[in-house]
Amino acid sequence: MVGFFDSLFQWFSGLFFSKTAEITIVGLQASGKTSFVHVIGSGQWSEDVVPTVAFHFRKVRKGNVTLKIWDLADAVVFVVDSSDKDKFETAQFELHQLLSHPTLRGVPLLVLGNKNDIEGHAPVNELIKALSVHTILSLISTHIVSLWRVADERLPLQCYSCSMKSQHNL
Ligand SMILES: Nc1nc2c(ncn2[C@@H]2O[C@H](COP(=O)(O)OP(=O)(O)OP(=O)(O)O)[C@@H](O)[C@H]2O)c(=O)[nH]1
Ligand SMILES: [Mg+2]
Repeated sequence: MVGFFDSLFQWFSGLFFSKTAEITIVGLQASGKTSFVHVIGSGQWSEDVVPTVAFHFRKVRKGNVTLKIWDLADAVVFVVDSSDKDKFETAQFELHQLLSHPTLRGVPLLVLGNKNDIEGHAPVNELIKALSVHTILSLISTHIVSLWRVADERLPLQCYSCSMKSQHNL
């Protein structure tokens, strides 16, 4: 567990140095987004997690008008249930839809293939193929891609197989 989160931390630090980062966690239902937040926040796995029905956004009141503004994230974490292969096609569609949005240009992406404690899960190479991760780089800005060419540790795109539950490969 320590190794994985150290790596994640180093990856994020490499991108942002000591800045405070706004991270958006996305993924299909029940892929493990809330578990990821819990584990990375407290280091503790808990079975006791209920489906998320709310989300965070910024609300600004201007006179009589209330604006609901989504913060542009510094990075996107896309969580996939790597044991639920039936949902890979939908996950691929949603991921590509998300990244083709102009406001996400230049935003680094971390893909987590969660639940690798479950037998029959897709290993990371299968996941990369199923999600067409290789085509994603073309959706990321030239600036970030050039960073990627210069220094491997600044990859704008990382894909890991992991488990919040067993903390295998962490
Ligand atoms: N076996 C296993 N189960 C996991 C893992 N991570 C999460 N789960 C379980 O998967 C279910 C969904 O986890 P959540 O963290 O609620 O997933 P979510 O993406 O936040 O779900 P929504 O908020 O409904 O979109 C829960 O029953 C978790 O206990 C894992 O690594 N392994
Ligand atoms: Mg949730």
